[in-house]
Amino acid sequence: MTTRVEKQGLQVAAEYADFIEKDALPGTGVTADAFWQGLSQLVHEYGPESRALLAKREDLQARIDGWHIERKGQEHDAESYTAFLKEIGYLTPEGDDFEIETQNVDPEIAQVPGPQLVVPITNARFALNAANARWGSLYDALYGTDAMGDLPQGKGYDAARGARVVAWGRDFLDANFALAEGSWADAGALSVVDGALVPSLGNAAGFVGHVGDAASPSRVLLKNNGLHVVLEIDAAGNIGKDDGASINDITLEAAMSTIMDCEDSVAAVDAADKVQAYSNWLGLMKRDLSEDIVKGDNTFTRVLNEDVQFTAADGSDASLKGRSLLLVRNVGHLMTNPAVLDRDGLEIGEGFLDAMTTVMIAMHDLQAKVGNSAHGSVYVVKPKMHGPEEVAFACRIFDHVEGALGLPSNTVKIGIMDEERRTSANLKECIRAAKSRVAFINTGFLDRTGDEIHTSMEAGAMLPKGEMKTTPWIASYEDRNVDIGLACGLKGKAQIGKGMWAMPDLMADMLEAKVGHPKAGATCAWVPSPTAATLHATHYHAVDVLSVQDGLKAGGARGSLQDLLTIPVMTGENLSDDEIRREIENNAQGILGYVVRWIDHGVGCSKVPDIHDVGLMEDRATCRISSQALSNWLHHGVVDEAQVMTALRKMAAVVDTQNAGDPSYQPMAPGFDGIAFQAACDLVFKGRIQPSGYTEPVLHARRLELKAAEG
Ligand SMILES: CC(C)(COP(=O)(O)OP(=O)(O)OC[C@H]1O[C@@H](n2cnc3c(N)ncnc32)[C@H](O)[C@@H]1OP(=O)(O)O)[C@@H](O)C(=O)NCCC(=O)NCCS
Ligand SMILES: O=C(O)C[C@H](O)C(=O)O
Ligand SMILES: [Mg+2]
Repeated sequence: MTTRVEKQGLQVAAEYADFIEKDALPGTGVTADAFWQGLSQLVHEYGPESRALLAKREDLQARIDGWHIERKGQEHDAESYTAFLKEIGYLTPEGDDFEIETQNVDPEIAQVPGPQLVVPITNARFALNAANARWGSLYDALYGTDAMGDLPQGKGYDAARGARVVAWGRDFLDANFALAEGSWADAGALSVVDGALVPSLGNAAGFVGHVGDAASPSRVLLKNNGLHVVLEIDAAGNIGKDDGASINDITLEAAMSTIMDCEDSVAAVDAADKVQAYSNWLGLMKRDLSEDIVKGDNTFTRVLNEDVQFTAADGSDASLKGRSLLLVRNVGHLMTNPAVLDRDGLEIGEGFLDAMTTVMIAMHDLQAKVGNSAHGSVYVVKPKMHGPEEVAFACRIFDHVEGALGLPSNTVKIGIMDEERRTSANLKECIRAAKSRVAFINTGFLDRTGDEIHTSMEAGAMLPKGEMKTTPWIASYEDRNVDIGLACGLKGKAQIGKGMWAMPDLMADMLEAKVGHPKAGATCAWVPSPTAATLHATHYHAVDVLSVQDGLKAGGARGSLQDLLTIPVMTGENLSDDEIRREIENNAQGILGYVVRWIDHGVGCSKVPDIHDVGLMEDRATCRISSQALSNWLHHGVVDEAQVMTALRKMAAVVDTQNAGDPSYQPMAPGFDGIAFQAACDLVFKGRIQPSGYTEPVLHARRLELKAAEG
């Protein structure tokens, strides 16, 4: 039973109230009364509108379902479909051209293209690591992964592999910091003479500064496309001792920005979970978060990195940020949370709770001299919004939050995740609705794929999951997002971002594929780990995104609305029984492998092997795809319930085997009666009736059930 205290008409879980009053508020200048009053007003004044917006989602979905049901068996008529979407208000009228007006945006967002890391905020160890991932070792990223084509073998240092790493690094330097003469491969000792690097760079402006003695610096700082690279010089180092220029490592400026995620990568279902998330955010904003870590025989305390001090080329003292620019992802408009009840005893919208709490906590940073945002902004990523009126609603929530906390208007910047179909289809108007706040738009293609299936659930059986990547809607979605962003003047003011690399172990594939993001005009793209951030950073050296954007803007709009609205149903594809079985088993394995950790251990982001044994990053968005895919095939009779249940049971046993090494793991087989297995079944067999096909209602309910059972 949750102990509650009354605060301005709200029934607040004592744990959360204590956290707010004792830990979070002191130092912000905001009184407890002002905070609770602000939250209470937000909840009571905006709650009804929030519920009305959610009801509108359901209403539109019901009409779309009805439209398809009425036309079952008929050929799809794209023209009348579009007219219908306009008539029901799913497609909103498009207004005149405009440019966004967002002010005080930090350079990591507005000016310097680079990787964007995402991390579950509830995991302090990872969160600290992510904040510090502004800088990453290129040598470690190459040596320790399959980036060069193969994984390291054996335990000790492999000198031949080390030599390949060094050669890769030299090629990188030649490509981006060419010497005036010769190759980096033949460079001798480095020094700084009269503000210039010796040996000279072809482009002298690439040299930024050094650390240590000019005649034999310990660090040499270079810069290309706005991103820094540090040559770590150590003639006694393991690598440096055998290196012509004594380069012991190459450090890359990597995660320019990081999203501290309170949404799809965490499992936060009650006050205790929310407090854990918020207290990590508080530690990051106060810069005192720390975590004791044991690695083998090694014990150490991880803290936030300091800034990088150096001597600039002109001889002055200079510094660079040691940490990634931190954004916080709030939850969307759908979920409620029992941490706080309103005056009628109803759970309040979790988005309200996140908005008030995360922005208030960020005030610690706004008061710091050298903090997260040098421009006094708070960056909130707002996911899963449906169309312009929901974006406008989010902006009004932040208007209220700023008023309640005494912050200047538009302190809060928002990242609009373009990850629901109604937002993609009305993107220009969504951006207009946030034109003084928008700091990014970004294609969250994972949720977006789930919504694609759900929205057109009644249109027919969808293509297998893997084939979605090559459909017209997704191509149009990606192109339009960039083109509309550029047309609305985001260049130089806000990010245009692209989606997650969801295969954290496949770094060679990532190096090959993800250069496509900067080439497509994206100023950032999501990576799942610091190592991936370091490797992805090389792409922003290879591609000058800002010039690419100029070219794209001059070329005009590409993807059409018509293509965007093309429904990815199977037409005449004849899948064999074996193909169908593999598809359902693959989806079942992903769902179960993810859900069992979510429900039993409260882990919101996991690496789960697929049926080809490739470890995939699974979060609620990838789970939404798999559950909607299975629900859709069930609904259209591609598979029947018995087949899916057989697959779920078979895969539950596989997942049990995969987790056999974890002593805290509770197997799902052979009973198949645990809460986690039931949650997976709900996601599949009740997936069609979940709001927008989201996974969170089922996951939250089942996790709360498990917590209650455990007492
Ligand atoms: C995908 C994921 C679960 C794989 O986790 P994993 O298998 O435990 O990771 P690995 O064992 O390969 O690596 C663990 C190490 O990498 C670090 N790491 C991995 N992902 C990280 C991240 N996103 N941020 C910071 N550090 C991370 C950990 O801190 C750990 O290092 P440490 O021992 O020094 O602390 C993990 O990378 C993750 O949670 N990523 C977040 C992705 C995300 O937020 N997605 C949701 C939005 S799309
Ligand atoms: O959370 C994620 O998985 C990434 C993003 O929000 C998406 O939906 O693609
Ligand atoms: Mg998403």
